[in-house]
Amino acid sequence: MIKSIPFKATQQTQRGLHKCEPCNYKHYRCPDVWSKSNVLAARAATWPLQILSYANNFSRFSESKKPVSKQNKTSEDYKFLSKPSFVGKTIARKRKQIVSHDGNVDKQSIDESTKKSIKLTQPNKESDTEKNLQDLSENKGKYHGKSYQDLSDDIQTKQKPRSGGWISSLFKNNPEVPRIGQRAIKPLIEKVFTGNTFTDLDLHPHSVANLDQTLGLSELMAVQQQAIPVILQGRDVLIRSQTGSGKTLAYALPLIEGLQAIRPKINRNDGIRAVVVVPTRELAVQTYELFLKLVKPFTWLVPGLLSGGQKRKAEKARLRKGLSILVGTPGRINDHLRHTKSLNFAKTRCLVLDEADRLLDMGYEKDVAAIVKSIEDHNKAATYDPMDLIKQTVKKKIFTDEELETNKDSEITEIKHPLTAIFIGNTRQTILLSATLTKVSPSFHTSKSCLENLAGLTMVDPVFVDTSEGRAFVADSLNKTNNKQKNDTFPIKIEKNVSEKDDMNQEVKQDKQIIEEKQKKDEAKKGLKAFCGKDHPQLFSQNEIDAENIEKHNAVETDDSDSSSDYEYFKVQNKLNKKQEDDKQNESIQSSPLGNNFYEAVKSAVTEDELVLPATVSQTFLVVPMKLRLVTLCALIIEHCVLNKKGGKMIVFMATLEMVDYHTELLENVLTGEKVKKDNKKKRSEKIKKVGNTAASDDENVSSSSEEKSDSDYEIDYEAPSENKLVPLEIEFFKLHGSMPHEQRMEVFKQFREARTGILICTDVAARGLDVPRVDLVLQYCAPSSATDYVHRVGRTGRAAHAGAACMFLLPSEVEYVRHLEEKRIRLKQMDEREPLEALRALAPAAGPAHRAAIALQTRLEQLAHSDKRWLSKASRAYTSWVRFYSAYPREVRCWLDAKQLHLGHAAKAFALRDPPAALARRATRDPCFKRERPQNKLSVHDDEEKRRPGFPRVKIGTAGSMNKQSSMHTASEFDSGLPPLETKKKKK
Ligand SMILES: Nc1ncnc2c1ncn2[C@@H]1O[C@H](COP(=O)(O)OP(=O)(O)OP(=O)(O)O)[C@@H](O)[C@H]1O
Repeated sequence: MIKSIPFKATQQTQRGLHKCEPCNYKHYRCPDVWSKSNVLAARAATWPLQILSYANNFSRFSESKKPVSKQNKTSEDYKFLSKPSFVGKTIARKRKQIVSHDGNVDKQSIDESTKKSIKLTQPNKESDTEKNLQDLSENKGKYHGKSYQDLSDDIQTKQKPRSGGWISSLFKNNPEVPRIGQRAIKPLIEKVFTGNTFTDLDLHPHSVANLDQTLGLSELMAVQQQAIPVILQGRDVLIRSQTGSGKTLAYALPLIEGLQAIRPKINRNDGIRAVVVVPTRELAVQTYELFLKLVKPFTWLVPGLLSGGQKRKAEKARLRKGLSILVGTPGRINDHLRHTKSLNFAKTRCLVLDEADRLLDMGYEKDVAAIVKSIEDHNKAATYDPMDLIKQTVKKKIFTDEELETNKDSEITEIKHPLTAIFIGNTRQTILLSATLTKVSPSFHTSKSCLENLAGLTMVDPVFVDTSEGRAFVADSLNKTNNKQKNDTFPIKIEKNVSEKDDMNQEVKQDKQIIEEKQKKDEAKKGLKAFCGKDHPQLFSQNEIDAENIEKHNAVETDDSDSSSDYEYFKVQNKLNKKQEDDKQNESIQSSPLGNNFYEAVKSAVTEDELVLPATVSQTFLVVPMKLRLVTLCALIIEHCVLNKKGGKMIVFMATLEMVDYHTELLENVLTGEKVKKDNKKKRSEKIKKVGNTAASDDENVSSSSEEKSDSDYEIDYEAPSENKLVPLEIEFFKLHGSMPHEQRMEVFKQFREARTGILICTDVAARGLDVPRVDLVLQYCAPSSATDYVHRVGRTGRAAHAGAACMFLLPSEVEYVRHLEEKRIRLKQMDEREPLEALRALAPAAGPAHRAAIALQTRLEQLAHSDKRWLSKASRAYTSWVRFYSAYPREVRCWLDAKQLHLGHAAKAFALRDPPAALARRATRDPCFKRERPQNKLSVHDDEEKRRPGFPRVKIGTAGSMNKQSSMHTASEFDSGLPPLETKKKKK
C-alpha cells in the first residue's frame, strides 16, 4: 500500500533527500520508475522534438517564465520557506491547495485528492516511459551517435524557408557611416616611359629585335633605362620602382646580355650561371616564361624552373640535363640542394632576389640564407686553389670607361660588358628588387633594418636605383660622360650649400667627426660595408679618387658587417641633412656634378618610409557597415563585370583561404544561378531516367516516391516569393590560394590571364609580382596587414602605364586606417557606399528599389548557406578563420583594425549566417576539416627539422623571420613547396 507522507523540509532534504514528484515519497532516487537510465533514455528520445519546438514556442516559453508578482501571493504560498532553520538550495514547491467555498483549506479533500493523484499518475508515468523507450528504439537509427551539433544542423537545414513577407534586419541597427575628408597629400610620382628605345642601350641587336618581335616592346621604361647599364657594369644593385614598371625585364635583359657574350659559348652542362629567387610559384612561372622568350635568339642559354608543387623527379631530370639560368621559389631550391646532387652552384655568379623585402621577411630569411650559403660553399669548393690563396687574387674588379679604353689591346676589350667578366670570374653580383624596398620595412621592428639584415648577403658598393621623381639618380654617378645627358632626363634636386658648410654649429661638426672616424675605421678594415655608399669613391668628388683608393675600396673583404654601427651612421647622416635642410641651402647639384648621389639616394629613398603607386590608378575606399558587406561586394561585381559594357576584369583580395573557397562558391551559385541550373539539370535527368524505367515494379515506385516526398519536405524552395527571384547573370569566377593543388593553381592562373572578363577571388598569394593583363579593378574586401601589402595588391592593376582602379572595403570602426596610408603618401578618396547597391536592381528586377533588391539577395545567400550541412560548415569555417585573422593583425595596424570593435553577430550576417557567434565557433571547432592554420613552410630550416634531418647546414642569421610570425600565419600556406610533410613521430600509447 502506498503511504502518503506529508513532505517536510528538514535537514535531510538539504543533504539530498528530496521529494519524489511522481510518488510523493521522500527519498534519494525513486527505485522503480525514475531510474537514472530511464530518465536519460526518455530525455534523449525527446531531444529533437524539444529543439524543434523550441524556436516556435520561444515566445510562449518566455511568457510562462514571467515572474509571478509577489503581491498576489498569500502566506500559504510560502509555506515551506517560512521555516527559520532552513538554509539551503532545495526549493520547496507549492503544494496544490484545495480551498473550500468559505476560504479555508479542506484537509480531508487534500488527502483524497493526493491519493487519487497518486493512483492516476503512477500508471501514466510508466506508460510515458514506455512510450519514450519505444520512441528511442524507433529513432535509434536516425539519432544514434549524433551530437547535439549534428542534430541542430539537421534542424537548421531542414527548416522550410518562411513564406510570406520577409522581415529583414539588413538595414537596421547599422552603425553610422563616418565621412572623412581627404588630407592634402601629394603622392610620389614616377615616370614610367622614358621616350628612349632599347637600341639606345648597348644591347645585342638580336636581343633588341627579339624584344620587338616576341614581346612587342621597343620603348624603354624608366627603371630599365637606369638599371640595365648598372647591371651590365657588374655592380650589386638595389632596385626600387613602382609596381608594373618593368623591373623583371630590367634585370633579365642584362643577365642574358652578359651570358650570351661569353666566349667560347657556354652550354647547359657548364652549370648554373644565374639564380633568380621569387616568393611564389605563379611568379616563378611568369618569370621563367619571360626568360624563355628572351633567350630565343641565343639557343645555347637554357632557363629552368624549380617551383613547388611539381613532381620532384621531373625537376631532377631537368637539373641533370643542365641549366644556365635557374628560376625558383626558395623552398623548392633548398629542397633540391639537399636531395639533388646535380644541383650545383659552383659557377653561379649572379643572384637575383625579386620581391626582396618579402623574401627577407615571412620566415623566408632562413631559406634565402641557405641558398646564399650554398652558393658560397659550392664556389669555394670549386675554386679551391692554394696558389690562388697565396696570391690573394680574389677580388672584385669594376671596369671603368677609362680602363676599358686604356686597355684596348688587352683581353678586357674582348669583353663587351663587365658583367660577362663577372660570369667568367670569381666574384658574385647580387640584385635585389621590389616596389617597396624601404629601409624601415613594416615587419622589421628591431634596430636592425630590412636592408641591413640581408640573410647573410654581402653586397659590395651597392647602387640604389630609385625611379621616383625628386629622388637622386644613383646610376648616373657611375658614368661621368653620361651624367649630364641622363641628368637632363631625370633632374636631380639635391640641395647643398658649400659656402655655409663652414658655419655649421658645434653639434654638426661633432657629428661630422663621428662620420669621419667611422670612415677611417672602415678604411682600416680594408673593406667596404654593404650600403655604406659614401665609401664608394666613384660617387664622390672626382678629385678625391686616386688609384690607390680605388684599389683599396675595390678589394673585397670578408669582415662581418657591423650593422648597428651602420645604423648609427645613418642616424647621424640624417641629423646632418635635416640641419642642412633647415638652413635652406640652395645650391644645385650641377655645381658639383658628382656629389654624394649615392648617399643622397639612400637617404631619401631608403630612410623615408614613403610608398609609390602608379599615378594611373584611381584609389578609393568604401565604408560599409558589417551587415551590408556581402551584398555590397555582389553589387560591385555586378556593376563592374555585368553592367560595364566593355566587360571588366577584377581581382578581389580576401583574408583567408577558407573565405576564398566559401565566397567563390556562394557568389557563383547565387549570382550565376549555378545551383538552380544544376538542380534543374538533375531533375531533368531524373525525369528521363524515370521514363526509361517504366518497367520497374509499382512497389518500388511507391517506396521511392514516398522517399522523395520525405526528402523534398526539407528542400529549400528556390521558387519562393517572386520578389526574391534573382536573374542569373553571366559572370566567370576564378579562385586562387596557396592550399589549392598545384595543377589547379597553374590552370586558374593561366585561364584568368587569358580571360577577357571575370573575377578572381584570392588571398595575398596573388598580391606580388603577378602580371595579369587587362585587370581594371582591384578590390580589397579585407584590409591589408600593412601599407606595403596595400601597395602590392593595388599594383595588380594600372600596370605599364595602363589605367586602373582600386577600391578598399573598410568598416566604420576601421576608417582611420586611411590616415595610416596617408602617412605613407597614399591618397584615397571616399566613395558613397549606397551607390553601388543600385546595381543589384539588375539582379532582382522584381524587388523594386535597391534596398529591397539587397534584401532579396541576402535572403537568397542565407538560404543557400543554410541549405545543407556542407554549406553550413563551409560558412562557419570561413567566418571563424576571418575572426582569427582579424584578431591577429600585426600590432602596428591593430589600433585601426581592432578586433574588439567588431560586432560578431553582424559579422555572421556578412557570411550569410544566422547563428549566434558562439554557435558558429562551436561548429567550426568541431569540424574535423578545420585545423588551426599553421605555417606550412615545410622546407624552411627550422631548428626542429635540423634535428630530424641532420647534415643540413644551420645558418645563423638575424631574427627578422621570427619577428613576423603572426603575418606569416596568414599566408604561410602560400609558400608551401608542395612536397609531402616531414613524418612526425608517433606518440607511444
Ligand atoms: N619597355 C616596355 N614597354 C612596354 N611594356 C613593358 C616594357 N617592359 C615591361 N613591360 C610590361 O610591363 C608589365 C609589368 O612588368 P613587370 O611585371 O616586370 O613589372 P614589375 O615592376 O616587376 O611589377 P611588380 O612590382 O608588380 O612585380 C609587363 O606586362 C611587361 O610586359
